Amino acid sequence: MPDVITIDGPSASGKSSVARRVAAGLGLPYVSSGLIYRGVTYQVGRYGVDPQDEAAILHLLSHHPIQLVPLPEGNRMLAEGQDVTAHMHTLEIDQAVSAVARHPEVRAYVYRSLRALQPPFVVEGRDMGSTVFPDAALKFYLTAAPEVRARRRVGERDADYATVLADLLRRDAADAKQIPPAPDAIIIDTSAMGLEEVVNTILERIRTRTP
Ligand SMILES: Nc1ncnc2c1ncn2[C@@H]1O[C@H](COP(=O)(O)OP(=O)(O)O)[C@@H](O)[C@H]1O
Ligand SMILES: Nc1ccn([C@@H]2O[C@H](COP(=O)(O)OP(=O)(O)O)[C@@H](O)[C@H]2O)c(=O)n1
Repeated sequence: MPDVITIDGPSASGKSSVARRVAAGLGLPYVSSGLIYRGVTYQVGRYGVDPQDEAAILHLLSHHPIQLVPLPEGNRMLAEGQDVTAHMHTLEIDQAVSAVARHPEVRAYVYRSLRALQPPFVVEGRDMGSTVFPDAALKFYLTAAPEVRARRRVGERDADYATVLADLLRRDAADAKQIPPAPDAIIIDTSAMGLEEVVNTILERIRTRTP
């Protein structure tokens, strides 16, 4: 069993849902890197820090820490010990997170958090296979047409389809630097695949891989 399995892809490509199920199928924890960026963004908004001010964001985190808690049923985000997971997946955080996540020192903070976790685990995000865990034995990259992804996401946000599609396209562009797949990633277009089909495809690839 590989130490780290990475599942990357753009917004609403299915990373979290697939990673959670793949990890459960393998009896491993699953880790959401995006939730850490969302947690940072939540604290930035809560304390009124300028999202353009990288030093101020790092100073904030040193005094008002966040912590990702990977659990089989889903990751929890703690801010100063309080569970704030319920506040992570909102249009407001969607609209602010890319500006926070683009700072090199914020990314380094997240990378340190992820690399401190004890393998084995399944980890999902944008650049897990390309940057954070380049030596991961198995890397997957999920894609889907923007319209398909927006249709999936619209049920999860208090916004209409047009708003969700526009924000998804904006975020794809804003995340462009970290979005490209690792050269050795197995790319899966999930546009015409059901969730269970994607999960089974990945589990099959893992189970039949040459040691
Ligand atoms: N292949 C799929 N077919 C149908 N729905 C899917 C598929 N993959 C994910 N979903 C659903 O789309 C929504 C967004 O998926 P999610 O895993 O949150 O994406 P991401 O983590 O990439 O943003 C969720 O409601 C999820 O259940
Ligand atoms: N590995 C990652 C994961 C997320 N992110 C940033 O964090 C944001 C939220 O990531 P997410 O995975 O929670 O978002 P969704 O793909 O679920 O919509 C992304 O839009 C990126 O700006 C990143 O830069 N690198």
